[in-house]
Amino acid sequence: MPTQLSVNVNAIAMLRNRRDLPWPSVTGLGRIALQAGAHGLTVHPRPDQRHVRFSDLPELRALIDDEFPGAEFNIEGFPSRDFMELVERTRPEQVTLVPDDPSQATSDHGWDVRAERETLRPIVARLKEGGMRVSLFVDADPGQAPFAAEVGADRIELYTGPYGGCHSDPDAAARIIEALGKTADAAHAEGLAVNAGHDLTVANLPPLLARIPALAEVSIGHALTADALEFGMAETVRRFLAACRGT
Ligand SMILES: CC(=O)[C@@H](O)[C@H](O)COP(=O)(O)O
Ligand SMILES: NCC(=O)COP(=O)(O)O
Repeated sequence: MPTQLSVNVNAIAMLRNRRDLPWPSVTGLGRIALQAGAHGLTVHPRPDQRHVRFSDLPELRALIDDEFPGAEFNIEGFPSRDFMELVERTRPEQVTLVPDDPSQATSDHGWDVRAERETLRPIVARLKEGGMRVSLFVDADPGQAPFAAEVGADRIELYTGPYGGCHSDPDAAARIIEALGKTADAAHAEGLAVNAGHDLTVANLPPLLARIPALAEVSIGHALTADALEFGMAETVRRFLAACRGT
């Protein structure tokens, strides 16, 4: 199974929110991405709705249900009461739990699953009872894998921000790839599937996939949106899909 691409539309929503106008259209660009072969769409609705708005979620859910029934919706966020109610209304195929504080500029770390396991366990159970796959956002740390399995998660998502930040330091990038790879190996040994995301690009995907060929899904937004401004969304998705295949 090739690594699947989930297009994160946060940055498109951020651009839309600059004016009180309906363009660029989050659902319109999401449709183009899915038509071009993306496996799904990802959003991270933050409490301040700085980009994706809660009102975007039913429209994206309807887009997938009505026009792309085989595609997946992945909603990321901190499991606050409001977030849990939002995902239970939306019923995405996957929920990715992220330990973000509302004040954070972006996601910049994963869970300490061991320390948070008693908090996470009932949350994971509640989401799975609702028919949603659960992924936990974690740093490059093999020790997180047994605890992710213990709390009942289906997957982990490797936080690849530090890797993305090493775009001009190949030695550091190689070290981080190995740390991410060891974490993926530990997760696979626990029967977990492995996703990855944050600051992934067409250029840095192939080396990561060479180390982690069984990566189930990458969710990509920032760099993909930047490329879409240059190449258009359809061509950009095709470029990222080729990078996912190592071609
Ligand atoms: C969890 C993660 O790394 C990203 O998916 C997240 O969506 C980034 O959030 P912003 O788009 O708000 O920076
Ligand atoms: N989970 C990562 C994601 O959805 C998008 O992250 P980025 O590509 O915007 O950094």
